[in-house]
Amino acid sequence: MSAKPAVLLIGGVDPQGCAGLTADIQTVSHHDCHPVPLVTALTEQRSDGLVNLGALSAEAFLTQYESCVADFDIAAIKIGLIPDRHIADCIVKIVERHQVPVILDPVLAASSGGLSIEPEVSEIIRKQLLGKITLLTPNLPELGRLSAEVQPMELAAQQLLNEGLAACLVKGGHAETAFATDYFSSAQTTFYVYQPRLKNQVRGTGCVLASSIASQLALGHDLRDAIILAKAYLTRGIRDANQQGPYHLVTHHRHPLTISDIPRLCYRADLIGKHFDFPACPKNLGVYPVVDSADWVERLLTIGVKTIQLRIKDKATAKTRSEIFDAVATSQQHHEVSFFVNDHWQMAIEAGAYGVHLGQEDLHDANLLEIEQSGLRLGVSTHSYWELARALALNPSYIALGPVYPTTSKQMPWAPQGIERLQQWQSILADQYPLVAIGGIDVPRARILKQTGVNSVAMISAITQADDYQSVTRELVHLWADHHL
Ligand SMILES: Cc1ncc(COP(=O)(O)OP(=O)(O)O)c(N)n1
Ligand SMILES: Cc1nc(C(=O)O)sc1CCOP(=O)(O)O
Ligand SMILES: [Mg+2]
Repeated sequence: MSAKPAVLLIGGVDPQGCAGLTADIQTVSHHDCHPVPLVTALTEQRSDGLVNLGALSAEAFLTQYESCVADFDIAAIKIGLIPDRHIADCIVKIVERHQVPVILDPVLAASSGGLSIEPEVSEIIRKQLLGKITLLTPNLPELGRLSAEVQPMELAAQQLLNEGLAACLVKGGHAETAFATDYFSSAQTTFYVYQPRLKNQVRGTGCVLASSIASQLALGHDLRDAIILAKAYLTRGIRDANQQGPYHLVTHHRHPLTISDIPRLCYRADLIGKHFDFPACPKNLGVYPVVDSADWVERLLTIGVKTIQLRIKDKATAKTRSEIFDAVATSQQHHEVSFFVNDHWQMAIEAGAYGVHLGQEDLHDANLLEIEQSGLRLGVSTHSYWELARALALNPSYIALGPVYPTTSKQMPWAPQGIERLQQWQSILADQYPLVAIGGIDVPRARILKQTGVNSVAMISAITQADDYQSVTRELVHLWADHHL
């Protein structure tokens, strides 16, 4: 068995074992990482408040740190309670020594109140630490402290980015809505992640979220996926919260991801919680050729294909338009055909297509409300957990995962997903969304994928580059015949 990645947990001890390092250690352990705790403070706190921060001396802290790293390679760092400026200075030096992801959950304004951290700590965080970390996870009051109370939170986060912060996840924004919403901002992107607000007041949730993100990064996930996975972990933990003394505590678990745990992701505040309602399509879409001309559509429908997509790239607008109209007309001459148009959603609406297929970038440009109102089905591509969170927010007609195998038909930044990931998507989507596999699928691979129970296999080259496309298509259609319900 390979060694578990070690996560350095810098934070305070809660003598009641609920928040701080105890929550961090439990979280990291449940992610199959090794927790390496580095104590900043031995706090005195009870249900009626915090009476003493109990900061360690800088000397004791640094001696402890040397032991922490003596025998472990640190894969990620999570920082919680920084009790005073001396510990803050030490943490700056520690962070400089490690070229690993660093998550800072700034304990500046506890939701329970009663905590008073000297203002110099905020200053050191702002001036010396923010530019060195991977992600800051403040709540709204903490964001206020760090940004000199700039409003709204989107601007406050942007100000911290302007000052050198790489990325910020503001927790609990839009508290007035029915949805618990976090706001992510980095130089590359901004988005909201939201979930129905759970009623439980649960202790230590900030620690669990930040430690979970650190663990996911230590395991090799990219930041956006780490956030989605950590949010899902926390949601499950809050929903199943257990009562200990006067508190509700997060329940830690290793259960597989479920669709309700995954937060939804959107790029616009006015779409938080919006319920889309795209019509259903057949659950088992079966063999799903993706072709680049109306002629191909005609050829393949004649052979018995029932699901097909017209994917035109780099043709003049007028030509694209006439191809789409021709293909729609052809599809309507055949019985029970699901004909999707890739990218060109406006022309798809005008031509009266059955549906559109949009990738994540396409979703940015598309008017989703217009597509929904037009009654077209919507298929959405996914390649990662955060893209799945985005797709689920749209409640689409089907979800595609790719590239399952290496493909030569399109250059993409994604490594092949493999069958295990496909099976994970299937168990997450369960019966709620048809799942389409795409990328490098030929006849032998389609045969293998059929065993997984996936609802559909989409392909370009296996058909359009085949020496004998008719026999390949017939074989595929025959192979999946009993799937087409
Ligand atoms: C069934 C199916 N799945 C995925 C894709 C890819 O769509 P997208 O991400 O929009 O990329 P382009 O096809 O536009 O290059 C697809 N077309 N069909
Ligand atoms: C267009 C496309 N989208 C993919 C995705 O993963 O989203 S893979 C892909 C190309 C599929 O072609 P082939 O069957 O020749 O591998
Ligand atoms: Mg596209």
